Amino acid sequence: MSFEIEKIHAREILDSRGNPTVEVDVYTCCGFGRAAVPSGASTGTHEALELRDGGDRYDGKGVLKAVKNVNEVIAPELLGMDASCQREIDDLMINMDGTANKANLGANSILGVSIAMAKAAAMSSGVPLYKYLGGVNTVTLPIPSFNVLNGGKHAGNELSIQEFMIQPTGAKTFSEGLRMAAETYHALGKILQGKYGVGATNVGYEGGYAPPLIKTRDALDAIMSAFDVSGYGDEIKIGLDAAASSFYMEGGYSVDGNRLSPGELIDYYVDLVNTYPIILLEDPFEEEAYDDFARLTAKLPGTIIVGDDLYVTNIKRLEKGIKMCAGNALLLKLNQIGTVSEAFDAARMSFRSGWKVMASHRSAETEDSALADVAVALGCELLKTGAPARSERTAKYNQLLRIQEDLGEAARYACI
Ligand SMILES: C=C(OP(=O)(O)O)C(=O)O
Ligand SMILES: [Mg+2]
Repeated sequence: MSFEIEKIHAREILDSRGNPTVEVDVYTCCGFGRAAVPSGASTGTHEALELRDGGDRYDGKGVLKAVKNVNEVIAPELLGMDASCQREIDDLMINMDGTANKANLGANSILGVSIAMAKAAAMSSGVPLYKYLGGVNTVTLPIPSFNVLNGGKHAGNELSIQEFMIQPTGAKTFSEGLRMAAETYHALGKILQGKYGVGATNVGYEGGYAPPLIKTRDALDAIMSAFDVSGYGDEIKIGLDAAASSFYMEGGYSVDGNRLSPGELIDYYVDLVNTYPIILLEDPFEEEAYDDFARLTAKLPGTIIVGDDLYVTNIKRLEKGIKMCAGNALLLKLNQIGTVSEAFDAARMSFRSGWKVMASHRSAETEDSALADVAVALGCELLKTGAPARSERTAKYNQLLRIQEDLGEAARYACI
């Protein structure tokens, strides 16, 4: 069956940081798909290019050029094609752009079309997006990784570590895990207010609290106290996204007011993992430090070591990392690479190598919930999309609730 593309239309909308981003509508003979593109703050140098207008409008952050590229360059080429030919459509856009990092058309233009195309084809087929992308045996929901406390570039405090996440690994279902995490998030809010005063529950970009802390251990101790209050100390674990490129300079890392060499930073992480129930470390080193990733992975074989800025969802960088054992998990961000097909390639390369995949939002998000479907379609073990609060984050968690309901008895909860 063929679902002819009848119309493609892009517009500028606002993301959760109040900056413009691209939204794309795709119409077929018998379906419709709408996708909105997220945006990062602690972006990796090797990510595909997000096309911004420059100039005064929205402080130079407009995306009218990217919108125009969809409406005037991409759309005319794609009209009449079959929306379910995802790979062919993605390859055509990659070739039209002609650069390695999508600098001509912009990864934001291309990705908007790519995701909207998948949604339009799913609706045209009468199949939910997760099943359309994943097939009939798609039954596993990821363990959510909730960012409950924010630092680094995502918060106005002095914590070096960007994301303090909690994972309800001991829950039996996704919905149970969501409830446990939300209860713990509220307990954490009360603890922070009691200890650090009213402003301590202001939030960062991803909805996690951004208390006026400096030391990593103070943040971890507050989370441990929240476990005591919520009573889920056995069921919930901790993950950190250090986003270490943001506190790296001239060969050293600034953490907790100290300057550490890469070797000292390894010892620091080992000590944290031995003290707290930490099961995951993302971007523990800067974005070129393949060797240090490999050293830490060898030292902490039981810990999930995730590459985000290091791999930027790019199979060339990932291939090198897999050969070097530089980590054991990929962070999957669709806008780092710019098409659904290429993101699936990266996830599959990870799985084939015995690595895990954590699907991920960006720090500026929209109400688009496709990420939840993508995570289920691929069978990702983990999904991070911020705190269990704020609509641009709960859009994804709530979509997972709907998917769980849709699967009924067949639904499984990932295990790591
Ligand atoms: C989600 C992240 O942040 P950003 O979108 O700002 O890169 C991250 O670093 O994992
Ligand atoms: Mg990260």
